[in-house]
Parts: sequence; structure tokens; C-alpha cells
Amino acid sequence: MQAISPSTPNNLKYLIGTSPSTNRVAPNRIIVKCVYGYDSANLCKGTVSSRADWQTSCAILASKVVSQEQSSTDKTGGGADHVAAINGHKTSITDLSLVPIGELANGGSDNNRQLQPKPLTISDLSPAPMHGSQLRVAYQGVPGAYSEAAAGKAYPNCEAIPCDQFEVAFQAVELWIADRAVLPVENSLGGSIHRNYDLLLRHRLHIVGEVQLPVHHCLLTLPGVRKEYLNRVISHPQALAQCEHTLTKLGLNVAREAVDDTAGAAEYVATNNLRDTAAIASARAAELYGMQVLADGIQDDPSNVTRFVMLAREPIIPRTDRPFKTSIVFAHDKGTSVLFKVLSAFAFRNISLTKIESRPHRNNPIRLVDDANVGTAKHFEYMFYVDFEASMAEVRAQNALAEVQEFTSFLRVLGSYPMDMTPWCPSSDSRGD
Ligand SMILES: O=C(O)C(=O)C[C@]1(C(=O)O)C=C[C@@H](O)C=C1
Repeated sequence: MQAISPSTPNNLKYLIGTSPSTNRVAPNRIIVKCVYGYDSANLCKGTVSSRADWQTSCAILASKVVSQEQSSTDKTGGGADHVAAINGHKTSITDLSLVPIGELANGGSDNNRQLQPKPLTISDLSPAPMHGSQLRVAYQGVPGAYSEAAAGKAYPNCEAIPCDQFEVAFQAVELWIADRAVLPVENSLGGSIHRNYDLLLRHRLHIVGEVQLPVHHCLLTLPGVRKEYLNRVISHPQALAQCEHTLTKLGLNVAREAVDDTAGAAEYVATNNLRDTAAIASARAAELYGMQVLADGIQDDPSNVTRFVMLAREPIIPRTDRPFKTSIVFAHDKGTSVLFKVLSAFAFRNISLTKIESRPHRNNPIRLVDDANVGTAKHFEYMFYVDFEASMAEVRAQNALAEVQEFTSFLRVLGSYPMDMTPWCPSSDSRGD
């Protein structure tokens, strides 16, 4: 693992790393990594300290940080000779202009846009990006993660960019490192991935699509390891939850440990030569990290599926010629009593809801209601996330939201996007390969 640039500013540090030196792991892997000192709040307010800071970050992002084969001086990413590719445009790093990141996150003002390489105006319904280059798609995890497979399903032939945290994937898009992020939001067995709901609210990206990926888990060990040798199983917490009963049925009543992603678990076992530890991950992860598949299809339900959303800096234009879904988030200041009224705005218009999620209202988590006779009730306050089956191009959806607005203190449309209508076939893309 290597810090990319001595000139990288303190408040904007990324590590660009290659895989540890073992022939089991994929070579020349580059991971966008958020490290200490990164103050995303300040970045969002546009307080990157200098033009050079911004240029350095662009260099890191866009140029894929020069290939690992190049000399160590090249790897610093700060040289004037570097050529970065941003949105398909070859751009000398010294030509890049500083734009406050807060503005970028909000789409940027027209003036600022003119200073930047041309922003994407792609409709995500088109099969290929308009700028004609490979679409760069950020995901959380390392190669072999299901999120990488989801990126490939959403955008075939894309360049998948691994990120070590969900938030880094959001930032990668905001900072133009990537054109899209693909993030899991819910699994049919494990439930919602709450972190991503919270991040959707904190960041200003738009949902531009969804993919549902059948997830087929394998139990991976080093070659030659038998079940009896194992005293630990490691994986992403969602994967552990999805295989809970099967592990018990296999007689694996051993310690479970959560790590950042499934493929990362496989890599960890391989890199550290752990003969007492198994990882839950995809068959592709087994291939990439030289692991043996001790048990195949260990998810508790064969139709295990994870739903991912695709995020972009710009929303897509909603349409009515195919099934669309719209995701909103709202809060109201009178407790949950008006929830019924909000939801009836959809029911009256025959709009089906596909998902409701509630999360703590971080700015205002508790509401006190005093009753002189019985004391003080402490009500929890929530943000409600609702997905409904209609396009924002439909009048009934617009009317429903106009009504919702009457009952809410806060309402945001996270995105209106085509529903994933691919035929259901759990056995094909379920292996992450
Ligand atoms: O760890 C991975 O491989 C991921 O892509 C993450 C993730 C998740 O967050 O739910 C994605 C799909 C599976 O449900 C398990 C894990």
C-alpha cells in the first residue's frame, strides 16, 4: 500500500494500493481509499485549500493513477507531464480548474461547468456513455465482491473502481473519479443496508437505476483445508447473516467475524495463509485469490438477491415508456401520526409502494411530549424512505408528491429511474462470475 503523492494535501488523502505481494491475489489492483485527515464536511463546503489540491485529487482519480508499472516518480501523480482522462477527455492536469466541491456535488453552476471538462449529460437509458469512453463505476469492496458483479450487470464493459468504504464510492462520483457508483441497499434475507440509506441523504447524488443481483455464496478455504481445521468464518456482515443457518447445518459452530466485504475476506485468508479460517465469498473471488470452494450455494435461501442502486451526479429524465420506480425521503414534524396520510396519497392514486424504510432523524432524534398528569413521553423521530412504482413523468406521481408535501417538513426525490425487469434466473449471474 502506498501513499499516492507527497504533494497530496492533508485534507484530501487517498491511498492507492496494489495487492499485497502474493501470487494468489489479483495483480495491479488499485483501490480508492479514504484515510485519516479527510474532512468530507469541509470538502463539501468547498474548502479545498488550493487549486493544486484539487488538481492533485483529479490526477489521482482520473488517471487511474498511472499504471503500477510506471516509475515511482510517475506514481506521485503531481507531475506537469501527466495526462488525466476525465469523462473521456484527455486533459493535461495543469489545465484543470478548481471548482468548489460543494457546487460540484450539486451539479455545479453554469460558469463553473464551462471551466470543467464537459460534464456528463448521459441518459442512463442509453447503452453507452455519450462521451464514448469506458464508464467508470465505483463500488465498495475489492475485485470479486458482489458489488463489482452488480457494477458489471448495471454497466456492461464498465471500468469498475474498487473503494474501501461506501462513503468513498459516493465521494468518487462527487469528485469525478468515477461516473457512477453502484451500492447495495437491501438484501432479501439480510434486509436493508442502513449505512447507504443514511449516505443517500448526506450526499447529493441521484439514483439513476437499480439492479437486482442473485447472490450465490461459497465457503472458501486455502487449498487442502478440511472443515475440521476451521475455527473461524469471516465475511461481510450481510453475507454472514445470509448463510447463518447453513453454516450451523454444516456443523460450523465456530466464531464468525465481520470484515468489510466478501472478496476482501477471501483475500485476507489467502494473503495471511490462514488454514483455520474460511471466508464466505463468490466463486469469482475463489478464482482471483486462489482459494478452494469447500461448499457451494451456502446462502440460506436459493433465491437470495441483493438490490443495488446506481448513483450519478445528474438525474436522468424520467420516462413513461417503461416501468419506472421513484425513491423519496421525507420527514414530518408531528410524529408518525401523519404517516398514514402521506401513504394514502399513493393509495388513492393506485400507486404501489415497493419499500418503506425508517431511519433516525439525526438532526432531531427525540420529540418530548409533556402531559401534566402522566409525565413526559419521548417519541423517536424518523426519516422515511419510500420507493413507489411510478415515474415522475406521470401526473399521478406529481400529484401524489404535491399532496405528500402538505404533510411533510422535508421531502426530497432521490431519483426516478427504470425498474430492473431482467428475467429471474438465480443460477446464472448468482455466482458473481
Ligand atoms: O461484500 C460484498 O461482496 C459486497 O458486495 C457487499 C454486499 C452487501 O453489502 O450486502 C453485497 C451483496 C451481498 O448481499 C453481500 C455483501
